[in-house]
Amino acid sequence: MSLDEFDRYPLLFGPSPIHPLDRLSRHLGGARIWAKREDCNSGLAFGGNKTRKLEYLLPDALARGADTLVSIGGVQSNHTRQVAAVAARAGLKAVLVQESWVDWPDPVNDKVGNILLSRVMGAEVRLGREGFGIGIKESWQRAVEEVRAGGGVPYAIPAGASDHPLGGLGFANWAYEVQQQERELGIFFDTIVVCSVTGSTHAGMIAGFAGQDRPRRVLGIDASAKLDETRAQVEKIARNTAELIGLPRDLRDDEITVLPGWAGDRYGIPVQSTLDAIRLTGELEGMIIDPVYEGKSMAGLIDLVRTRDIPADATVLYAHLGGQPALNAYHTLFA
Ligand SMILES: Cc1ncc(COP(=O)(O)O)c(CNC2(C(=O)O)CC2)c1O
Repeated sequence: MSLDEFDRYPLLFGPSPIHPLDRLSRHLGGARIWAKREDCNSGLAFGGNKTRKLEYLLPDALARGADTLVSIGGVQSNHTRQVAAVAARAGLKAVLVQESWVDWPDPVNDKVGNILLSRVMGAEVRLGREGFGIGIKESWQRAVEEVRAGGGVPYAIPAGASDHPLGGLGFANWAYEVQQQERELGIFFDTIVVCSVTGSTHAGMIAGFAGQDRPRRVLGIDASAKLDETRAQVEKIARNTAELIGLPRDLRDDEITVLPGWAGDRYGIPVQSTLDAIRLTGELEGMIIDPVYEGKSMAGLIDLVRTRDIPADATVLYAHLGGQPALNAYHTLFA
């Protein structure tokens, strides 16, 4: 099937905006940097990258007669907040397993930000003690079975909506949206920079861009601090998605790049480069990024531009995937 043949439930305002980051570009003195704003992509609870992915999972859930979306994340998961919003929009229930993925000593951590929003939207939020991992979790499988045992019809959405047959379609579509916006702008982004954790954002981009004429560098910046697991999942989803949308060739290994260096030692714990990137982006562009994901991918972009790993004549598109609500749980960092 081609991408256009898959059912998509519109959850976005339309194409997410692309705009230049001129002050940041001038400050770094190298490549021209632009941003594509998934944090401004939808009216559903501040949107984000998962809303785009759920455009392809929701039709499948509805076709299967589901009445409850069941998903999983950390306490400050942006993903589960977006599942809650999509469930509300579609008239479904949401059961969200929120595990202890981040050892962050903040008494408001499970009271503010994303988990607050999920509660406001009526989701059933189940706090769990299990630690971080991007794989299939037993707590999530148990929640799916409990919904079924209670007479519900669950639709199981894994962490980040990633390890799911349709998980890469949202950002394969994003790649074609970028191509259309390039035509309108009269520009070509030879380099894409994106944060990678559960992997289907980056993987979908790889599969989508691979079907286009002009080659690009799609650089994933690891924020999981479990690089091998994230890279393996990006590769698996990218290859599955490429096959699903009928890419007439295999992906090359050099099309799958997940870079370490800015994740720190533990998922969800910002390091100095994260904080520096958050402050620089805020002070120069008034653009807000978060300490778990985009602060780490922006830190990577900044270093890659400064060291000229991204050449001075490059035109870079930075994928801003959302995440700002979680800042409230990290307020002590900016006191
Ligand atoms: C703001 C933001 N930016 C980047 C990412 C990484 O995306 P992938 O998981 O598709 O690699 C997330 C994910 N978040 C997860 C969550 O539970 O919120 C899936 C981990 C994100 O929320």
